[in-house]
Amino acid sequence: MSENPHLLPAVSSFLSSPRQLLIDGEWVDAKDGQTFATVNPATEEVLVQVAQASAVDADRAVVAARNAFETGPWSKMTPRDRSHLLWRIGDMIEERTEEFAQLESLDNGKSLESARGDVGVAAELFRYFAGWATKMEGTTIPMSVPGRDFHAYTRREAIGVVAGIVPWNFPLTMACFKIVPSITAGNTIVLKPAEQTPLTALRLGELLLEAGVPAGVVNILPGFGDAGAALVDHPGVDKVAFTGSTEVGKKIAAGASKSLKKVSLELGGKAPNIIFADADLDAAIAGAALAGFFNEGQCCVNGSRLYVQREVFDQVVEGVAAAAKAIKVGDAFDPAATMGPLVSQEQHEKVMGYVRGAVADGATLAAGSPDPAADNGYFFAPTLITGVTEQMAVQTDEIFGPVITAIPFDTEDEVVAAANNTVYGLAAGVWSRDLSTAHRVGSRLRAGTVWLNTWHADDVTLPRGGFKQSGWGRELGSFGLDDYTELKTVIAELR
Ligand SMILES: NC(=O)C1=CN([C@@H]2O[C@H](COP(=O)(O)OP(=O)(O)OC[C@H]3O[C@@H](n4cnc5c(N)ncnc54)[C@H](OP(=O)(O)O)[C@@H]3O)[C@@H](O)[C@H]2O)C=CC1
Ligand SMILES: CCCCCC/C=C/C(=O)O
Repeated sequence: MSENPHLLPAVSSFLSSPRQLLIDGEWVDAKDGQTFATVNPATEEVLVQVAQASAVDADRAVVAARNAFETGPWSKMTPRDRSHLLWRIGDMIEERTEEFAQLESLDNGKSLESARGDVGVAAELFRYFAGWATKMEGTTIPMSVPGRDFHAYTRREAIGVVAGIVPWNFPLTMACFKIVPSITAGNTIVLKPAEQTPLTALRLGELLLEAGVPAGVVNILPGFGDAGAALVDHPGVDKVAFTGSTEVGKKIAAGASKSLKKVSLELGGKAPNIIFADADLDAAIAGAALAGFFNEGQCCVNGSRLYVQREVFDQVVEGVAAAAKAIKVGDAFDPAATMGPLVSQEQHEKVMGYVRGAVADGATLAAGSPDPAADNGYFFAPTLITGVTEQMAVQTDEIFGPVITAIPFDTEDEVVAAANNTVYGLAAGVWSRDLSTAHRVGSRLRAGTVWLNTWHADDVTLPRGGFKQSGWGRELGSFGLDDYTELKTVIAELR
């Protein structure tokens, strides 16, 4: 790897030796000795070799997680002690913000500023759920059986062993989306990070051991889809929590259904972003650029389908195109750069393919280019496309790159129908100064999150998830914790 003078000693040290799997509190090689290279998408250089888990390692990890759940100290730890531990981990992450951010930027390509934001979310997740550890309450429920007396109540209990399978777009944050609610509720977990971005999850594993999380409670298995599939099939796993493509989500649902495992799925999106003519256009233009280009466009809730009322269409297109052209694409360690590369060569080719296809079909690029934005690294310029039809692949498919399509509309009914005309239902947005319009249209949009006069405003307190083929269940907030527990009803007869 070429010299990077900005790297913290802790990051250089982490990258100086091959990384291993975390199983039962120990760092171990894959049973078959396989490794894979994780690559810096800005330079295409290998960062470090990482142990590659197979089905055998998945089995070792599930056995460890099962033992930790059945016999280990985790399920017996008082909620208060668990809460204190979770809070402490949040602090430890925050203290190492720069270290985690550098590792994330190197592995994923995202800007350091963006990566620092992700680390902040990770720390806050531990603190937010630390509060819930002592508040997993049940209810007492009156029973009506003539002549007999009962005391009935409910308890929230852990499900058991969770398999968390996560993608590469928010590697640390997504790892924490699965780990934190799992262990808050008293479960144990085997986490499979995406093969493109295993590093911050592995560094988190070190921190969890240092903080005192008992052996086997959190196991981390870098590897490919086969390791994920082995976890889904494993009889020792009680719940699968997945974030990724709708295509793989369907495979996971099918695999898990063989043994009726609990499943939560946070899948793809193609969010419509609707700007009415009466909107605050400066805010709407800035919001549309953020909606489409945040995280290099590699975000499931990004507003990739822009609908603009016809009388302001040209003005908005001009504004979003100018915002796209003002973004400086470059290495995360270049202080002038505000957008990094795409995560991988595969993703780069996929995104370019969609843009080239749209141009070949007669669409126009108001900003951007169908070609790579640099000779080296997976850079791609933020792109705004007009002259698109609802049938074009660029309009129907989740692209996962900095690509926005813009289409004009005339009436509310027309735009609501177009916005809902998708298999996805993760997010949507409306811009209007008339709050009645904003709320009314928002209520007609079939999506798990609707932003009104904003985009990407978020908090760990808020449930996230999808309608339609965007998923099952909700993450974060109290709803997110429910998905990691079983509800038990207890009925006692009073004699
Ligand atoms: N909703 C979202 O947040 C995301 C959506 N996507 C969408 O998916 C497209 C493809 O990205 P990709 O990385 O391939 O996404 P995937 O859905 O393939 O990957 C997500 C995770 O699932 C794992 N996985 C893959 N196949 C299986 C399987 N059969 N059983 C269990 N786990 C499996 C992956 O492992 P590995 O990749 O390491 O082999 C990874 O850890 C993107 O272009 C984008 O459109 C991608 C990422 C996030
Ligand atoms: C509470 C803030 C969450 C930010 C994480 C963004 C995740 C996006 C995605 O699921 O693609």
